[in-house]
Amino acid sequence: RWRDYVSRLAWERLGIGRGKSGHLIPRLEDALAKFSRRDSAEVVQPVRTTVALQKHRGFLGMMPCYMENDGVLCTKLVCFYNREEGSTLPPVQATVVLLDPEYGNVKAVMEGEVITCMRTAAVSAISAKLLMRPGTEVLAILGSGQQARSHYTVFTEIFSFKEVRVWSRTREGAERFCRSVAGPVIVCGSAEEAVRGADAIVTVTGSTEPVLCGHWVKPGAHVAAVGACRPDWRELDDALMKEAVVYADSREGATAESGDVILSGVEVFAELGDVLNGTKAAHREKTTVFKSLGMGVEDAVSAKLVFDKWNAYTTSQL
Ligand SMILES: NC(=O)C1=CN([C@@H]2O[C@H](COP(=O)(O)OP(=O)(O)OC[C@H]3O[C@@H](n4cnc5c(N)ncnc54)[C@H](O)[C@@H]3O)[C@@H](O)[C@H]2O)C=CC1
Ligand SMILES: O=C([O-])C1=[NH+]CCC1
Repeated sequence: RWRDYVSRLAWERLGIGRGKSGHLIPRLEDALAKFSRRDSAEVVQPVRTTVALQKHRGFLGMMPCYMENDGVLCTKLVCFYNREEGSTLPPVQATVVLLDPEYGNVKAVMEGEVITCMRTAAVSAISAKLLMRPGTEVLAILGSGQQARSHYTVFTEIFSFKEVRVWSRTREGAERFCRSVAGPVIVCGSAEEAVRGADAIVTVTGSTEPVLCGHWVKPGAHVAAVGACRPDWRELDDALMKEAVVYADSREGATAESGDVILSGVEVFAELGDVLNGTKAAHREKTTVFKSLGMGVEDAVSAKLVFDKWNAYTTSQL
């Protein structure tokens, strides 16, 4: 529990993740841009190695990253599961290890679930900043777990939606979600009802089959697709993948790990970092999909931020 306490204290009391005033989004924008320049002095980050935990319907992902110019060496160990409905076991457990790149010693071991939730939501928000049409009013969230909550928090801090809708497999799940967030949400009885007419859609489910169909999606909407991080798992159907301009965090990651990309046979048009670097266009006028897989560099800059804030906080208390 102390790890959890330290991590939440850092995030909440130090204002790390707080939308407009927080430091997280600018750090992640900088990291995504550096990653897409493929300069090994800026970022070295292989595609995540995964080990199947077949007996437990899960995977261990190992996510190292080295940022030479910034002096950051980090790795995350993340276990994620395709749990049975009703399971009370955690869906994702993560630990982030920050090392000294010169000596190789461990500087900090951090609870990684809050980092994973907040950095993933912040990167989805960056995709929406870049790709969502201006004047968007309706956000739909499919899924009601911990990523749904972090996405609700970050998206409602950064954007001004008139309406936020949620759909979950069970009504209880959606109602629990409503009680856990600080703001209004409309519970929808089906995924279709939630997304019809929505300007922005976030898919944060543990599904391995499509939950979002292209013909429900308003032309020009932006979709941040966060689940389905295995080559045979889906959240989006072929119609949507073929209709949309597809962006990813990492082209190699999407090509190796995303069932939505691999099984639909579509090309990734650009990485978010390419758009941030100005080397690829942001097609706001079209339907866009951001396929998020999660990257070690996102964990590395988030962990460095937590570490620096925590050091400054504890020093100020002496
Ligand atoms: N792209 C990224 O960087 C990251 C992606 N993820 C992925 O995001 C997804 C959500 O993660 P969490 O919120 O932590 O999990 P969670 O277990 O807290 O929430 C999952 C939600 O999906 C729903 N769900 C599960 N199976 C479903 C199905 N067959 N159809 C419809 N809904 C279904 C559950 O009812 C729940 O509302 C997972 O797939 C996870 O692996 C997680 C962390 C980072
Ligand atoms: O980036 C990440 O931490 C994860 N992506 C899929 C499950 C966990």
